[in-house]
Amino acid sequence: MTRTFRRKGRNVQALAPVSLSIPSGQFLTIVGPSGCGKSTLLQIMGGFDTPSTGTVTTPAGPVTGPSRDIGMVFQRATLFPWWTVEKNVAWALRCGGTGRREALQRSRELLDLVGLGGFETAYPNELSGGMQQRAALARTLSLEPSVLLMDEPFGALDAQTRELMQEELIRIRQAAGTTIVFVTHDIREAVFLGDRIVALSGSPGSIALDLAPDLPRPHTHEVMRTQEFLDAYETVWACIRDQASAREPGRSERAAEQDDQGESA
Ligand SMILES: Nc1ncnc2c1ncn2[C@@H]1O[C@H](COP(=O)(O)OP(=O)(O)OP(=O)(O)O)[C@@H](O)[C@H]1O
Repeated sequence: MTRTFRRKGRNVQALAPVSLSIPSGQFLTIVGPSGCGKSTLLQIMGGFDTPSTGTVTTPAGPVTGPSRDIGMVFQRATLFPWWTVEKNVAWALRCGGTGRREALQRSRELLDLVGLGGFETAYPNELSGGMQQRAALARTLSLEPSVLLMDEPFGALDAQTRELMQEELIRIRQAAGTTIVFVTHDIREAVFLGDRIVALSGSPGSIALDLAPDLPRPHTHEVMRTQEFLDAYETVWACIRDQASAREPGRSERAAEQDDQGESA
């Protein structure tokens, strides 16, 4: 697929041809510099935007708009402030046609799953950012999507909460078997979470690296100390660093100057 936007009378190509096949149950992370098209790609996968050319297809058929089979979690939790956490989650279920009593029951089970047992009747403003994000995740999971799209969902969290959420997400994913596509700026996060890591190069975005490292299990933060993790991190980092230096303004002129100096030395 490709995506070109019209901006101030000009065409701006956000995505060059990008082709991805994601096996069911895979945890795919997408990493890349700011503006390389990560969110655009995710929005198209979720049916919130339309590709200029190409299609997105799931086993259920082509994606033509948002559907409850594809869940989306954004950087900041979007909960209704006037409802308790359990009502926020139950609301999604009620919209899907579940009865009131069953929706509340299921809502409580899901809040338990994301570690919010005991906070069911709290209001969003009584929860920390991490807890609100967990509640938003529970709400999305309540629809039992087979695909979960996450756009920097932990970007606004402090480092410690972020690590806890990462481990929690892995646990939830193992329990539910959901296919996850997770966008992040953070290479460590991408390598830690992903069965597979795709690095996008920028302007227009295209796939610069597609890596499936074989990291030791169980999947806890201990893995970050292993040589396999460090090797995968270095591979992704080198790819992104190369792109950044290739895009640096004036680099080619400076590189040429340095080459000239090198030749004359
Ligand atoms: N609705 C739009 N109209 C015009 N241009 C857009 C629109 N949405 C995105 N773009 C452009 O497409 C390119 C990719 O944007 P996108 O938000 O997908 O990047 P990103 O990799 O998610 O960036 P970041 O990491 O900063 O969130 C950018 O040049 C952006 O300005």
